[in-house]
Amino acid sequence: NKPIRLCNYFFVTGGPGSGKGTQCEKIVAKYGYTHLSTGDLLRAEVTAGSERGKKLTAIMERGELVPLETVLDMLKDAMIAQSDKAKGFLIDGYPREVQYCNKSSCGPQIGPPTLLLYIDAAAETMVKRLLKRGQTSGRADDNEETIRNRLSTYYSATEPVIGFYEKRGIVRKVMGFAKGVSIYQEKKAQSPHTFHLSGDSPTRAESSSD
Ligand SMILES: Nc1nc2c(ncn2[C@@H]2O[C@H](COP(=O)(O)OP(=O)(O)OP(=O)(O)O)[C@@H](O)[C@H]2O)c(=O)[nH]1
Ligand SMILES: Nc1ccn([C@@H]2O[C@H](COP(=O)(O)OP(=O)(O)O)[C@@H](O)[C@H]2O)c(=O)n1
Ligand SMILES: [Mg+2]
Repeated sequence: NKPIRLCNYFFVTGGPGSGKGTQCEKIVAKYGYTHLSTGDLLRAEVTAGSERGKKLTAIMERGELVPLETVLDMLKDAMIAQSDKAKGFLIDGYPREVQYCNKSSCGPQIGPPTLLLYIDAAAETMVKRLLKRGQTSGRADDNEETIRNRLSTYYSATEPVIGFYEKRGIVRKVMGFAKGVSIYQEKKAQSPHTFHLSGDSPTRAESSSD
């Protein structure tokens, strides 16, 4: 069993359609970190058509959470496969439940993150984006009913994760606008937990035409 080389890794959280994948792409372009989306890993398993994939399909189409062991297995394999060349990892969409966070570890197999990056967006913005994405994404969960369930799962199960890491001082809010600033630099005039990456517009205050 090859050990995972120690490096920076960041959890990336936010509601469905908040822009986790979009912001991760910007961070990859700027910092060269390796992006692992747990949702994408699960969808790859579904596409592969394995027995495990078939069970996942039903859960994901309901907008519920798949068992933690499944996610961790896939995540661990993906991290090991890339650990030689990765400068750091962006783990997008994990963890989803506060019960798996504790003082020293988050999940039984991977340690606490360097930082938790939190992508904030209003529910109505997320719904609008996902309905639009659903016109072309082919994602079985980009439909109105599942989006509603994903939002409710997010607010009840996942949002408390932010509070957990906030108490430990490692939450950084990512705003998808303004010109790029270093991931570690925070302007004095801004909230100490906010940093900016280049992007198009504020996720909170987007215009209604957006
Ligand atoms: N207008 C606008 N659209 C955005 C922004 N960020 C993301 N989007 C769009 O919103 C949709 C969702 O973005 P993703 O990056 O896939 O969001 P996600 O959080 O990874 O979503 P899930 O995979 O469902 O968790 C996509 O269609 C993006 O193109 C933004 O800053 N502004
Ligand atoms: N760590 C994870 C990631 C995704 N998932 C499942 O995969 C679906 C899609 O995840 P995603 O991160 O791509 O998308 P969002 O639901 O965040 O928009 C979720 O609704 C869950 O069913 C999970 O259970 N656990
Ligand atoms: Mg995504």
